[in-house]
Amino acid sequence: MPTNELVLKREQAHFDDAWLAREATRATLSDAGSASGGPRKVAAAVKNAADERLQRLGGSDDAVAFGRVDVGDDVLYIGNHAITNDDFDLLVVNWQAPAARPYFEATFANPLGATLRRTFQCERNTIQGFDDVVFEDLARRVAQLDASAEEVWGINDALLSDLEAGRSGEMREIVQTIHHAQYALIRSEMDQLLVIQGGPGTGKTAVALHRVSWLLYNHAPDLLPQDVMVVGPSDTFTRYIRSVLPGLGDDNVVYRDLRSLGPQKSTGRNEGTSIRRLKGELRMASLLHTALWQRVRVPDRMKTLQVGSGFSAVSFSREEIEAELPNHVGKGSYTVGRASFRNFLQREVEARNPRGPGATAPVLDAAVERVWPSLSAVAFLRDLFGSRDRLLAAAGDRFTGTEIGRLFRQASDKVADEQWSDVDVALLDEAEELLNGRPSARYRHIVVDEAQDLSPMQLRSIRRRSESGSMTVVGDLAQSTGPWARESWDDITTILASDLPAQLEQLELGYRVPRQVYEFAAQLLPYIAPGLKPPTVVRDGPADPELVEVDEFDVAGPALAAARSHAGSGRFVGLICPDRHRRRLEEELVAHDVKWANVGSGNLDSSINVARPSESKGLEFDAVVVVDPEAIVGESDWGLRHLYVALTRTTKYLTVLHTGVALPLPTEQASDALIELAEVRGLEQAALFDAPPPARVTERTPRDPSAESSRPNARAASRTGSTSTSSLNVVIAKRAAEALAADLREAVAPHLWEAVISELREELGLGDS
Ligand SMILES: Nc1ncnc2c1ncn2[C@@H]1O[C@H](COP(=O)(O)OP(=O)(O)OP(=O)(O)O)[C@@H](O)[C@H]1O
Repeated sequence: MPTNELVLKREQAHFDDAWLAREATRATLSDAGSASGGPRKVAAAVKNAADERLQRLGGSDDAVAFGRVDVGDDVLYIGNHAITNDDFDLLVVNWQAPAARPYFEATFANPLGATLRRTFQCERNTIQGFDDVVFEDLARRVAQLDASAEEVWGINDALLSDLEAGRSGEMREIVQTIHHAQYALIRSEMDQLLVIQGGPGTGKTAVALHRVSWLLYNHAPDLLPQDVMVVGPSDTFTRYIRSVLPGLGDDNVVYRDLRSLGPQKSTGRNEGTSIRRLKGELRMASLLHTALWQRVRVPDRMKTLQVGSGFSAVSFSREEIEAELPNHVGKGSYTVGRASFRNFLQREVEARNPRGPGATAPVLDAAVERVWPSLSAVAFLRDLFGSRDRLLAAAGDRFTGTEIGRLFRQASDKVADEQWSDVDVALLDEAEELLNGRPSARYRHIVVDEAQDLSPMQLRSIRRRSESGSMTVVGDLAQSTGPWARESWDDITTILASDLPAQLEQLELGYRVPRQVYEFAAQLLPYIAPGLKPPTVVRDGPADPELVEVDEFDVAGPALAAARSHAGSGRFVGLICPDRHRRRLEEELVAHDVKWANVGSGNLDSSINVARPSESKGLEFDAVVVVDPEAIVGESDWGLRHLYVALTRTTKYLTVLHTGVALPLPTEQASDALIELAEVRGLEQAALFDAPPPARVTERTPRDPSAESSRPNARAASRTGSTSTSSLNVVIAKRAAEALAADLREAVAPHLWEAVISELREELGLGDS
């Protein structure tokens, strides 16, 4: 048996050979452009090809390999990029190659012929150490019930030490330590809708991005980086993840965030939950469709449509135009129809006045415009939302008067001045398709991250950019918040569905959050996602959560002190603060001249990063300070889920500053109500704002019976839709009353409360009864 030292020496010799071979290739490729000679075009093409190949070599400081797997007599070194020598011997296999499979997939239960898996720790190309998994040895040890994390879960020391490493504002690649369960998802068929559910820190984002790299390698040259789009919830998030793929040698993948997925970006218009919910509903698609085609009409007072003037003018009677329009309506996009109608007019003018000069383009356009106005998506939507009449005419009986009232808004004087909210973007995108057809930029594969929060209209926006429906969609229902918070993936898969198969998979190991922290956070799980299994945490953290009680009127000071203390130890810190304390916290930061990054404005680069709970989704830090959990819970309908998100952002340390209760679990009564709410939310979310029509209640999909049994305080199994709805109304009423009461307490002196309530009744038209 060779000593460790000898093994290391041999391995280093292989690394050195591979390094020389790689650098020789680099030198050849670098010279390729100038050496190729011949016409300039040819030389340029050769140089481009060489540059592309160079990109896939990695840097000269990078270690040539990160692992090795022995299968029978074959010894394979695995690295980010393949390396061959002059004799075409394969010195290193790239991780995406099928040959590398046993390195990732060999487990104790199924070693796939592998006898050894070795993981290297390197400084540049110098091996510092290595960890071995000897599969036969494992079998023996497991038989002796001496199982380690490696045997039980396939978690090796390299992975654990990777998880311990400090974090920054950029996500990193995890190629060396991809877990076999993750690898199976990474390499699964491209032609499917793959939905991956997993708890916080189970590696969903990492898997989705590494899957892109794997697909690009294995489907080249049919699949190019520019054929792949990655959609994230916000600019901050896409910035956070966008270094992973270039790190794997895959540049030019397209990144978009939902606020810009349309012909016009969000300009930050603020809208309440009910309107955001409404604008995300599928009904909006038909409203826009009807409203747009209603713009094609013969104006009420128009008797004839005259094309041109003077002796060459040609007149069309109202009846004639009315009879003609249907020939052009609805047969393609609005713009195509308009062009077809314009052609008709042109032909008719020439036919009816053969000796005339024909209609010039401006003359024709002016005539068409009267009947079939040319529109942009922004102009159309501004006109629609700015007119109650237009809204009513398009809505038919699909929207209530209250809903029309919600959609209506005062239009800006100029189209360019109109302000657009995040949820308007998907409507503008829908309008754009109606106007001009599907976007020409379509993708062969789309990754959607944090998909659990998307509205149906946003999902349609994504779907229309997909060539075939091939997608990887990742998220966590327990972290689903916002107006489209949901309890199941059903509607998402339905809207994204195509002819391709759809598959729902789970990731079950929690890598990010250490055990002590997750055990604390997981107490929320029965209330926020009773049907979901908590992830199995793979490691212990360095410390228990630090729960610190602070004075409710002085939260900002201690919050800053806690963040500074973590930062002082060189940690990348997330300071997650509810709105209630945000202003004070910012004042405190300024007063102490502390450098900090505002996560909400897309920054994530300082050692102290301040985020609202909702903004912290998908991110991670070495240490997290969660400020006032009770306020977090109280500030939104999804407060418990926001708290769960906030508590699970840390890779190591958690400090919770509370004003009495560190983990505000609902009381038994309230938890019953929450469970009730959770059951109907997602299927009948509209009921939160309007009494739903009975038909929608009966449309509910059956609940997962296994989920029912695991609910705390689960009540008698069968509840009819109407019982749920009426209970839900009680819940809604109670929560609304609590929120109003809290506002009242804060804003108005107690002796005025009666008077305010009576004014409120008046305001709502409830009279004195
Ligand atoms: N196999 C692995 N090897 C090393 N690190 C890993 C592995 N899998 C996941 N990680 C790390 O765990 C952390 C969490 O991963 P990721 O952000 O992808 O999780 P997530 O499921 O998307 O989390 P969330 O739901 O909270 O957004 C990241 O730091 C990631 O690099």
